[in-house]
Amino acid sequence: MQHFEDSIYNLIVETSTNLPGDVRRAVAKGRALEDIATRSGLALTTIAQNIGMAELQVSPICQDTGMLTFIIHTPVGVNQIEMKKDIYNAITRATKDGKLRPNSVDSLTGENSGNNLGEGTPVIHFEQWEEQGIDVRLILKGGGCENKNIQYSLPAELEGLGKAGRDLDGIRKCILHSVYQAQGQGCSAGFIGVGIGGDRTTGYELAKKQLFRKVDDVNPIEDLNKLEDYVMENANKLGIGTMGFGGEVTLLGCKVGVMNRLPASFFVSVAYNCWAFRRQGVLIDPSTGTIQDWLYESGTGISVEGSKVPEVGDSPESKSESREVRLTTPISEEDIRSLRVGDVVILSGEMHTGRDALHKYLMDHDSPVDLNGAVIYHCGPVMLKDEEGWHVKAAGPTTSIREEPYQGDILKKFGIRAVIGKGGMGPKTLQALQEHGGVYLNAIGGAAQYYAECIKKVNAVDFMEFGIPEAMWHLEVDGFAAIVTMDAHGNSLHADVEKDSAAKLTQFKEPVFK
Ligand SMILES: O=C(O)C[C@H](O)C(=O)O
Ligand code: SF4
Repeated sequence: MQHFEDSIYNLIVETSTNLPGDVRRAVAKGRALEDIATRSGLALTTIAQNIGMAELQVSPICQDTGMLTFIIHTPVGVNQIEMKKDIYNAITRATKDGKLRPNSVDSLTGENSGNNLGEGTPVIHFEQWEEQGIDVRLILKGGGCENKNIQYSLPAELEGLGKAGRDLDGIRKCILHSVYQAQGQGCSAGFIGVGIGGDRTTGYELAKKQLFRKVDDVNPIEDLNKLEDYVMENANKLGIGTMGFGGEVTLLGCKVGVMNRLPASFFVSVAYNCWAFRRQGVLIDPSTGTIQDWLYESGTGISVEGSKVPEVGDSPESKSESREVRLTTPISEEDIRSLRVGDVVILSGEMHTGRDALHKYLMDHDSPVDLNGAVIYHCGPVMLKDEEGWHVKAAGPTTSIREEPYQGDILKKFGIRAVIGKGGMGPKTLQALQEHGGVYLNAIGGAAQYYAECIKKVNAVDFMEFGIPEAMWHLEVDGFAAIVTMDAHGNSLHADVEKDSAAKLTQFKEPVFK
């Protein structure tokens, strides 16, 4: 099939850079429900702007272009071995062109393959069918939301909800709990796929396959349709909000599938997808390999940007003390201690990326640069190099909670004053912020183009041996905005939202589906 590789390359680029129409409509609906001037509302506004920028620049919506998972139906007689080779070539090209981040990491050595290929990556499911065309569907599901997938084995006792039995009501409780446990860490507002039954493997596979359904389709199984409607009417009452900032919109879609199970097992598996719900598909002509049709509505022309971006001062939350504070690195302890949860900090100067590999390294080694008064950005960017040097193609935050075991110690050891990430951090870090004088700034997860725009220059890079996402990039920024969600006075918005949503969860304890 002469053009099959090009068709797959085009599918990858479209999936990574142009959020499909049904997802955009869901995000726009969410924005309409959210109080636009709140932190969650501002987050959704940034997300909306980011979606438009990614499409315009044909650059990744989010820097984490995830685990490429293909579901391919082929007529009898099509050469799947050749197709696989073309898919690998297309992925290598898309990675080289900065449409994908190199995301395939050896689980034993930590080495990044650099081209998204390696044992187990990409994931390709082939199925034969009676139709004439080749149906190729692709989802790019990032690591942060994958980390919020969860699998329940019924019967079970669930936090805040009590007993969950092997019935529709028990499944209802699992689903509500799955949204609660994700908080904002998987970049809410999210979409969930649910798989009932199967074994532990096929249950999760069924859950992920639900994400290939269209956002506005109707479940043909009446009980599951009722369940999906119930979840969409109630999950948002948890008040977790976008990014976990607290607010009206936490969930944008719920799709439930069911399969048979063993007598001894009753699994409910949930695949949690972030707002950057990137999946697309194409129908390909087996004689030429060319694209005959796209399977999901294109996002082009469907704006989610809506009304003008309100100033921070507009929001009811900001009517209290929160302010917009401009800071330039290195930052003094005094400036940091003057900040409070809710303040919006606009940063300029140099900041340094650092995530899992670097934090582990800095526990026992020195830093290659002076970090006194510095800002660490939990980010693994998409980078391209040309004769002028390195260029940032996408640079949104990663989930910070993974650094909880290290962050407090590293802050104190190196004199760091601010950590930027998303999803918040735990009590150990909060205590260190108070003792040492630091803040946690929550950037908007997935807003990779929005933040790339604020990065004016790549000054240098250390630890390239960790691979592009994990290296320590020294970046010159200007106008980098993020919200104080943990301050040096023991306040944590994340702890407050978690406590508040836990209390709200208990309202769903009584049976609904008898
Ligand atoms: O790996 C990343 O850059 C982000 C990740 O998808 C996350 O949400 O933490
Ligand atoms: S950073 Fe957020 S938007 Fe990007 S892949 Fe991770 S969870 Fe999704």
